[in-house]
Amino acid sequence: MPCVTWCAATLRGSWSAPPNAASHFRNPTDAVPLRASTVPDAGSLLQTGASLLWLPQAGLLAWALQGLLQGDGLPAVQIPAVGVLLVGLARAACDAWGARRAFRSARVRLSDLRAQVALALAARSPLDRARPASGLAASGMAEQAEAVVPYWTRYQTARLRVMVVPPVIFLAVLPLSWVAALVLMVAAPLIPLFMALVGWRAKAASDAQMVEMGGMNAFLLDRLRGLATLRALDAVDATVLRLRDAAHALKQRTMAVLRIAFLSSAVLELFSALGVAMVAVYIGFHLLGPFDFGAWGRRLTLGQGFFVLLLTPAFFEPLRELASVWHDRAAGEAALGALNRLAAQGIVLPGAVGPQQTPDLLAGKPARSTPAVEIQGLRLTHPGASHPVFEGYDLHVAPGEHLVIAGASGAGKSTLLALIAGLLPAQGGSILIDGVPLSAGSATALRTRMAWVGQKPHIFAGTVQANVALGRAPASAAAVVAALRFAALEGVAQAHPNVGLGEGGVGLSGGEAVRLALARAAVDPAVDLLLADEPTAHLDAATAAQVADALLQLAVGKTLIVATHDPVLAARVGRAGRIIQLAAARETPA
Ligand SMILES: Nc1ncnc2c1ncn2[C@@H]1O[C@H](COP(=O)(O)OP(=O)(O)OP(=O)(O)O)[C@@H](O)[C@H]1O
Repeated sequence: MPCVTWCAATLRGSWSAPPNAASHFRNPTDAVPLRASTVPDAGSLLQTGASLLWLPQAGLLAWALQGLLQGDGLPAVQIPAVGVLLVGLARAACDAWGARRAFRSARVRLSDLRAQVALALAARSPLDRARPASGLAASGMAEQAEAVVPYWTRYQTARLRVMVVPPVIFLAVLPLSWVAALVLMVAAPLIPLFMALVGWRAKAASDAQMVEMGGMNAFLLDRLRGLATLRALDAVDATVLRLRDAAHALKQRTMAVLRIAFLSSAVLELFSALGVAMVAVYIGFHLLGPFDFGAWGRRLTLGQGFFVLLLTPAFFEPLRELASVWHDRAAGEAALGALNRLAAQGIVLPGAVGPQQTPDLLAGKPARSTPAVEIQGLRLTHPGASHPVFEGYDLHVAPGEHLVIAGASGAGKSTLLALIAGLLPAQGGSILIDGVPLSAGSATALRTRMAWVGQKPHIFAGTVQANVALGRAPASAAAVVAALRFAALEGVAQAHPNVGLGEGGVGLSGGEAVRLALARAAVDPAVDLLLADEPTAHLDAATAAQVADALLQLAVGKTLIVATHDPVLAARVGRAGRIIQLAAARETPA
């Protein structure tokens, strides 16, 4: 079984359930879309308003030109000049303030999304094989997720501008010249059409790039974790070659995304340049005389023609801006998709979500007793498996009893321990710990009474002190020292409280890591149900004997359930306890 270690302790006390979280055991793998607001942000609205202020500025400039033409002299320029300056200042202020607001709100929304993804990931059972690899999850949440900030701040603002500014300019030009308005109307839809065609390819390329990046991160993390093994097997060169290939593939994907992004800009520049040129040619010839049509039977004044000319580039400006941020949309949507996939539900860790009973859920009881474990009619089939591991399985473990679960590999020993620890939801039957049914509501509280000692305890990057205490309140510095002494670790230089350990236990031997797991169990006086999954596997006889000593000493006055193939450990635990054989989902006397 993969190393499932102390998830209960790490989750305990740090979990606050979202109000809409489900409170029952659940198995499906449906995706729950992340909650992300699609309402235009106030910052985007402000920036769009700033763009519209170009209309009064253009009007004032045209007014000044017309005044000069009519010979009004300097007074004709003074008032418009002051107006242009004031409106320009207001425009710059709105733009800057809006950009700031949009950015801040995007960061808040991204933090909210990340929190949702982190909750969803933490709510999945450690036995869920479909859980995303940690490298993939870390890259999705940390690196790829950043792509949604430009998507919200730049792309969505640009999109809002495209929806508002060109129509307003069109309505301003139409009463002056239907020909100019017609040119704008014909040129404008061609741009989104070609952009959509290019964008469709861009999204596919961006998705592929994200997959490549996530895959490379997962590969890298996996190889870094297994560096010692790679060296031992002399496989470093082969790994370097594979990494080089992965990096090359990523480079090609990135270049494909960039190529498409540049193509979309080129398409847009072409159409907007053609649109501006056609309006300019029409206005020029209209003012000179040859084109005397297109102004609703009138002739445009120089001021009016100038006004139309000033507005035409502004008509295309939002579309050009949209093109320049088009790849932000592809990257942002791909990142949102990746976050949604990370937030997909899998096998739920009982008690990880939903309302929880407090650890003193046994308040109804006069005094807490050493727990009995009562299993009735247990049913479980792993997802995708053709045969059930348990089908109507019953087991009674008396309070304080020491039980060995033996049996062939694959019989379900580890699965049974995981079910008792509430790390996996049962599909039928009941598990009672000290008379309390194990359910989504009680799992967290019940786990406060349990300790899990696996064959490969997970060691976090951090000090020995932090690795033993795991954030639990009773684990004071003195208690940690006592627990390390109990686990016979005080003589190990690498196991002093302030020594830092590497991720995955770099710096500790396998036997020391198991003893550290025993120290974790010993440090918490609330623990009275010990679950040990092959604690002596892969250890030499002397270390296995040390681990067995510590385990038996720790189990005095507690209920102990050990799954093991080790005949020595089984005999020692069984001497004062009981040994059962687990086979084909049946309990048979040894
Ligand atoms: N997370 C999982 N997802 C799907 N199937 C699983 C999972 N864990 C175990 N299994 C399957 O369930 C069955 C029981 O596995 P389990 O690890 O409980 O056996 P075990 O008796 O502990 O074996 P061993 O002694 O080798 O550790 C096996 O057929 C295994 O392939």
